[in-house]
Parts: sequence; structure tokens; C-alpha cells
Amino acid sequence: MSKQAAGKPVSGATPVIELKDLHVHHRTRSGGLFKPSYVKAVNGVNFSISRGETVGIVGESGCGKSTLASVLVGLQTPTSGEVLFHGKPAIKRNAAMRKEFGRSVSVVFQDPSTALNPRMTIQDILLDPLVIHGIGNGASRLAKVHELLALVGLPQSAAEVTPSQVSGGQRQRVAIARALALGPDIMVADEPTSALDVSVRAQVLNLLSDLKKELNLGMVFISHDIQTVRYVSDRIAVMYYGQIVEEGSAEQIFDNPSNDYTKKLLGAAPSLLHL
Ligand SMILES: Nc1ncnc2c1ncn2[C@@H]1O[C@H](COP(=O)(O)OP(=O)(O)OP(=O)(O)O)[C@@H](O)[C@H]1O
Repeated sequence: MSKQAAGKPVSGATPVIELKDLHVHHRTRSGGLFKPSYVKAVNGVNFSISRGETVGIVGESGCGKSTLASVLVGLQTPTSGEVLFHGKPAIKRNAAMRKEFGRSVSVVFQDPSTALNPRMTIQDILLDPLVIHGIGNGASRLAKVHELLALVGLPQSAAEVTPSQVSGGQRQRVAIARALALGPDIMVADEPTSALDVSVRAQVLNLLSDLKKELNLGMVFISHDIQTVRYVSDRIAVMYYGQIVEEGSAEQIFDNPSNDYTKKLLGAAPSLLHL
């Protein structure tokens, strides 16, 4: 893959989401009432994601990856900068755009144990987004649940049980199925394998990789582990103290890194998936 200019999509199509000169400052507790202090969690980031590509965001703890992810999925309003959704300004979106944004952009969090309601059956968890978005009716929704379970490699019998009755890897598959329920254009996966047992990490990564190809999904894959990021990503953005310090194809980042921090991450990288 050829070298990418920062923030440019692989395909050349209008990105689903584009961030321009994005800043997110969190207020900290250390500042007083009259002299507030802020941490610049995201500090001038340009980024884009299109259908069909996987962009990995890598950097050590505290560099701003999750804050960036929160903006991408609409959970965090930036301090300044632009968020474009299919080329249109999206920060102050109206109700129709909010609904379409919610359908188009989905998220998978690190820990499926906290991300899934423990009192609901897996069937109800997967029905939930369909009901909220008013998609289909009773029979077609149930058919969709069965389709989603098959898509993520879960047995149909999983529908009847609660998340605590399946394994950690299977729980993350449920979270992925829920994230696919509305047919998103983009899935943001924030450390999706970090909370899982080492033995199932590769399976979940392979699933994400297969789904991306099968559904032509755009995926933002966030991890502190550059080897894990390489495993699934076409393009990699390296984050350091709130900024993207290097971005390029996975090959370029691994074979010819130009930034000292990228080199340090590569030098410190453990073997693939810590296996
Ligand atoms: N709600 C918040 N209020 C105050 N500071 C915050 C808040 N959220 C994040 N931060 C700070 O912003 C910086 C970036 O945090 P963020 O969670 O985005 O980084 P990260 O790379 O995802 O790290 P980790 O992998 O540990 O979650 C950190 O210094 C963090 O302490």
C-alpha cells in the first residue's frame, strides 16, 4: 500500500467520519474553582475513516485514544475542531442526523462484562437496537437476531441465556453482534481484546477481520499494542500525548517508521498477541 497523507482515506471516497484539527481538553481536579486546569487529551488531530478500511490507532496509556474514540462515536463533544459525517458538519446534529449517526457508527468496548446488561438475555440485547430504531417487526427482528448470532459464530442457543452464562470471548462476540445490528458503516473497537483471555484474542481478532471484509465495514481499531494493531489494520496512526505523530500503511509503519516514538513502540513490542 502506498504512503498516505495524514488523515486521507485509502479509497479516495468521502470518508464516513472526518476529524479536522480536533482538540479535546478535559478539566482536571487539580485546578481550583477560579483557575481551572485542563489536560489536552486530544491536541490537533486530523483523522478520517471510510468504509472498507481498518485504521489502527496505537499509543501508550493516557495518550488520548479513548477520548478520540468517544468523539468518533458521538459520546464526547470536542473543545474545538470539526467533525464531518459523510462530509457534513456533525457536532450540532439535528434529530435526523443523530439517528442516522447512531445507525452508521457503532462501538465495541474493551470489557463486554460491563458493556452488556447482565439481566437481559442475549436475544433481548440484540433486539434492543432494532426496537429503538424501529426496524422490522417481531418475526423479522427474531430472524435478524439469528442472523447476527451466526455472523459472529455463536450458536443459536446463546439467544436464550444471559451474558454471564457464556465465556468472555463469547460475550465479546455478543457485543460485536449488537454493534452490527443496525448495519453500521463504521465500527469503533476500543481495545476489544485487551480484557479477554490470551487464548481467545486471536479468534476475536480474526472474527473482526473477517467481518470487515464480509460487510465492507470501516473499522477503527484502538490498542496500546502495536502488534495487535498490525494484525488487523490497513493503515496505522500512532498517537503520542494527544497528537498523531505518524500515520501510514501498516507496511510503512513497520518497515520504515520515521518517528522516534513509533520506533520506540516497535522496539518494545511483545510478540504477536502476547502468545
Ligand atoms: N473525563 C476525563 N476527565 C479528566 N481527564 C480525563 C478524562 N478522560 C480522560 N482524561 C485524561 O485524558 C488523557 C487521555 O486519556 P484517554 O483515556 O483518552 O487515553 P487512552 O490512550 O485511551 O488511555 P487508556 O488506554 O489508559 O484508556 C489522560 O491523561 C486521562 O487521564
